[in-house]
Amino acid sequence: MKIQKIEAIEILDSRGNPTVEVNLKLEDGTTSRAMVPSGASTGEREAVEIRDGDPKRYGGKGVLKAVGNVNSTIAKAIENKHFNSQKEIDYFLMELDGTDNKSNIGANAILGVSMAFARAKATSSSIPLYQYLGGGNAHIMPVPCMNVINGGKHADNTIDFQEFMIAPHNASSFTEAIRMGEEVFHALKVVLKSKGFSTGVGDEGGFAPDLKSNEQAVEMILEGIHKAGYKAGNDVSICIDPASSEMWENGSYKFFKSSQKLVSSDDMVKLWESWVKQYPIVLLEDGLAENDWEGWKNLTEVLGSKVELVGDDIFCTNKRILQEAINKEVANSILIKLNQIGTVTETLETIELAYKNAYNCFVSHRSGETIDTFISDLTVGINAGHLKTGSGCRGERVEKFNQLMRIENELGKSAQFAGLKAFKNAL
Ligand SMILES: C=C(OP(=O)(O)O)C(=O)O
Ligand SMILES: [Mg+2]
Repeated sequence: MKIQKIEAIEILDSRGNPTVEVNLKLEDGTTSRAMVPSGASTGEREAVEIRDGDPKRYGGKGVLKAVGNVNSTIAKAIENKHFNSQKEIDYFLMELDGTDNKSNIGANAILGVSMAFARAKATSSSIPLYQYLGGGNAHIMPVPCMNVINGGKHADNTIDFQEFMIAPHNASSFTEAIRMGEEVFHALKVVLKSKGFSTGVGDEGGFAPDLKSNEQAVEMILEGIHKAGYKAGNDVSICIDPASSEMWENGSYKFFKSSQKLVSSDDMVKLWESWVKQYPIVLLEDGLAENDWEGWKNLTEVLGSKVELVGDDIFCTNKRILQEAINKEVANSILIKLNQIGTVTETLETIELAYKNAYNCFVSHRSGETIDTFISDLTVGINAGHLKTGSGCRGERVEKFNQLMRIENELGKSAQFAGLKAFKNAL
């Protein structure tokens, strides 16, 4: 099957910033579309997202260069060419770029083509995308980790830590888990309002109140869980992503939005140890910064057998970095973001390496999103058991949940909700 036509345009993401959309047509007439997301708290070793840098357009954030690279370099190389598999086209694109970090053509250009090809091939073969990505055994429906309070770089408020998520795991299905999560989200709104806090939302759709402390965010959520009629820990647990690389300053962690206090890596580990003792936390992502590998080793020794420790900025969905972490016994789970590495194939290779070494995979959106639901299919495809894709009040996040409900309906009796066992060491 040849690729007949490929075309990119500049569209908008959920923050109103430009991003790349790719439209692809196969020889048999199958068409597909992919939209590329974009992060704000990015890891230093992520594949390169090319932005124009022209201050007259979107403050330099335009993506016309990346769009142009799809429409010229990539189109010239792949139109009227036959690719047998995802691996074949992705390796071809990587070679065409010729760099380690996709800085030549741009990860935002390459990923759009890679995702659009996957979607077209699935449609053309009359199989769902989750099956194309993961094979016939794809059937585990994930626990939706819903980001209900936003802080850090994702909100203009006083909270240092970036994400406070609820994990409604005591459900019989994904659809039920979403209902529980939404009920808690709505109860939390009432709790915040009753205490005089703002109920405006941040980049990922969670509330963004000016709370007095990071701890208060957890306390508010616990109240919300209770108010919705659920038992914290039994029915709904908590996941945290402080995105602590953003707090890293000269070897310490700075509480940059609240107290301005500086804390050592050892003290951060102590803080997480006390939070895990005090609160029903099942997952901690980026508890320490990407350049604090010594601290990460310490964190893994202290908490690695108690909760899921997910590496985001530190691993960048990169199998070479993940291998380093496996060798050093750092973390026990990896965050999966397609645009951190830039192709579908490399993402799947990283996932394979994680599973081979008993690491969990936690699939993730970016803070700048579109309505593309590729990650919903990826999550089921690889039986990841859990994903994070914001809260249930912004269209671009809700669409991922809706796609998962469609998949659950389509799988029928073979669908199995992951529940608490999705989280490493939770049982
Ligand atoms: C989703 C995240 O944020 P961003 O997309 O801004 O990196 C994250 O840090 O996990
Ligand atoms: Mg993160």
